[in-house]
Amino acid sequence: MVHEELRSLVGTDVRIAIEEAPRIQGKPELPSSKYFTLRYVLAAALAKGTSMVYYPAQSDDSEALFRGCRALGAQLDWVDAEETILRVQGVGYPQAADAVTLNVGNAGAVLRLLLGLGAYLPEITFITDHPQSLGKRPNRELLEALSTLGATYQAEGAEGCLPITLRRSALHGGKVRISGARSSQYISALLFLAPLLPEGLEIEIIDGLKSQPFVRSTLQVLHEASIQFEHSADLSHLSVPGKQQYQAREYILPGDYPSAAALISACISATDPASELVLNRLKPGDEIGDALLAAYQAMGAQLDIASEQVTVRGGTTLQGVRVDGDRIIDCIPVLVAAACFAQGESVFYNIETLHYKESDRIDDLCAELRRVGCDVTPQRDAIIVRGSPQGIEGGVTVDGHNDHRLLMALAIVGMRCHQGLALTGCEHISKSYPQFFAQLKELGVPVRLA
Ligand SMILES: O=C(O)C1=C[C@@H](OP(=O)(O)O)[C@@H](O)[C@H](O)C1
Ligand SMILES: C=C(OP(=O)(O)O)C(=O)O
Repeated sequence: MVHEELRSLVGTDVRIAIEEAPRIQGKPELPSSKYFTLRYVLAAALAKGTSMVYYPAQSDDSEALFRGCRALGAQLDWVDAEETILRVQGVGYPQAADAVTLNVGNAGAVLRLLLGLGAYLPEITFITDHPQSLGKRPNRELLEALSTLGATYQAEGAEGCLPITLRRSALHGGKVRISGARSSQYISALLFLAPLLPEGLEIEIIDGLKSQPFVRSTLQVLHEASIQFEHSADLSHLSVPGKQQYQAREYILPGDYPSAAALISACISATDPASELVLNRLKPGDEIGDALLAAYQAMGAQLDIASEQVTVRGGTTLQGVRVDGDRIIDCIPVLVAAACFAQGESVFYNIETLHYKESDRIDDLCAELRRVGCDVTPQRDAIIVRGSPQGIEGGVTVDGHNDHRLLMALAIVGMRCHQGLALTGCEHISKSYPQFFAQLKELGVPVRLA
């Protein structure tokens, strides 16, 4: 059954009520990978010639990237009415006759990737219609790196916040040093720009590199687009020769692991042993995917992993875990949600970068979870959870803080609240997983607009 009223949550302050749900069952269709949709479509937009992208993710972040690719001069159109195949006529090199303005929505990765490439345009101004979220996120280190390469910029405040205007001025390649401590997206942005610069780029990363799998995903996509590069084993030095051309090709999107994580956490938190979800299109050998499934197995989750299919069963008591969260940074909120119902203590550490996401995913998430009655302690770079396998009382209203991942985590907690839970700001789910609440309902969770 399709639950239309939950499928497209438009407006401001959309409220949803969730009731206690002992069982969740079904074979939901997963969204396509956000990380690879952004990278494949961008590589296609930069190639000279026509690329086909099969099953790109349909979300606000994808729309923001499509707008950005058009601003760089690419043409994008859907081949089919269902919008599953995207034809991309690439530009070779970003080009625009006049100054352009681009609304990047709430998409951090889109903003950072296009800040790099935008430096190639004569003038571009980045704006957001999410000033409370993306508008507060820092871009300073990337802007400083671009200015050492000859770009000039104007940004809001000392941390380089939106709106940002970039001018190409005397852009050149060469050597650049950048901190990797706050976001890997800065490094991915330089990597996408590097092959287009006549001199190429030698990137030195200082202060350690967080979220490394994302830089490896960027390198994988550059390789698929026939870009040459070299790097040290620890990714602290990367070298990309200049005057290279992205090659047009076909790209096929796999399923999205962070979205799968939300469904896995929901299923393993359900108390009825008949709870079962079958998830497809989960590519094995994915660094984030493998680390994520290992974290669930360490909690005692019942998972059958067979090629691209993962079958999850609920109804067992989970165990507290210690998880290094850096490699699976976007999945931490829903892992924390599941840990709220595990036996004993869980510690999610090495997650300091969660402070710089759509919300402060350490302090804001813990504040909302405490309001519901969960026993969680926020630290500078960790979250400590003491689980309640018997569930919690709930019966309160909590807010998603403009953050899709907080909404998913709070919805899972709602399923274990004896008095249910009301969520506010649910329209923000459309950033990555617009159909999330409709799918929960289809899988048997009592979800309704409130
Ligand atoms: O490169 C990417 O596609 C992303 C990198 C990560 O950000 P950080 O590198 O800032 O941790 C992640 O949180 C984000 O959702 C997507
Ligand atoms: C942090 C996220 O996205 P971004 O940084 O691209 O806004 C996310 O999707 O969880």
